[in-house]
Amino acid sequence: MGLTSTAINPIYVAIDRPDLKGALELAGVLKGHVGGLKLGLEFVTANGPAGVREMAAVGLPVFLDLKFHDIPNTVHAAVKAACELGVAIINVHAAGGPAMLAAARDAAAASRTPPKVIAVTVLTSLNGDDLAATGVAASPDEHAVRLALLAKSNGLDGVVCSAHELKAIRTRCGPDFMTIVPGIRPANAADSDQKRIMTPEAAMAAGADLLVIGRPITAAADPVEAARAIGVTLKANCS
Ligand SMILES: O=c1ccn([C@@H]2O[C@H](COP(=O)(O)O)[C@@H](O)[C@H]2O)c(=O)[nH]1
Repeated sequence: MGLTSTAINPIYVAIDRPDLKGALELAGVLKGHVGGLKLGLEFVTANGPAGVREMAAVGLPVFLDLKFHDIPNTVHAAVKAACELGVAIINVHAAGGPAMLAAARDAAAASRTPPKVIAVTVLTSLNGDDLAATGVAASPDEHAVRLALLAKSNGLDGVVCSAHELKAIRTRCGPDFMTIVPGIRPANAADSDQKRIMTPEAAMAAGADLLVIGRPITAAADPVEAARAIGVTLKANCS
């Protein structure tokens, strides 16, 4: 399924759990309150390609967040396989470099129904000190913009970034470059392991195309009510 429902609702709920039955039930009850499903390492490692296909059959667009980061030949083959799963969006790490990004782009372009290919810039769980610990002297903002430009120049469709870099990335990469934003925390929600966070309404006002929201919805006592409340706040602030 393509991305059409995101025009109505930008929320992609991160279904980070290993049990397929529970994931399907959660996706089913959230269907009217979110624009898409985001499946990542935890779900896919436990349930494999068959699990992804079952989740896609729920009828919402799926963002397959596996963040491929390997040599170009391996990433080309992984993207080719991912494109057979009926997902709308896949991603790779921009830090994999130009040849790896081009390999991902080419593999997707050759598929029957190409998904959007998105590059992860700087994980939202990292701050400047964490980046420095990996040998990157630039700030998260500078580094994310640099990686976004690398992704754009290699033909990718957009980036995953924190809301704090949205304006700079929009300015440098243009209005059609897709931005997908995790690290979303409604007021009073726990940061948990996220370090570059923003509220849903502030992230949309800063120019996000899609919001990835996990625990603030899935760990809530009433996930449907949590998703509904975020949607109401977005409508009130962003229309
Ligand atoms: O930089 C990134 C890239 C991906 N993620 C993923 O988004 C969700 C966020 O979940 P929360 O529970 O809302 O924190 C999670 O699946 C991550 O793998 C990210 O957080 N940051």
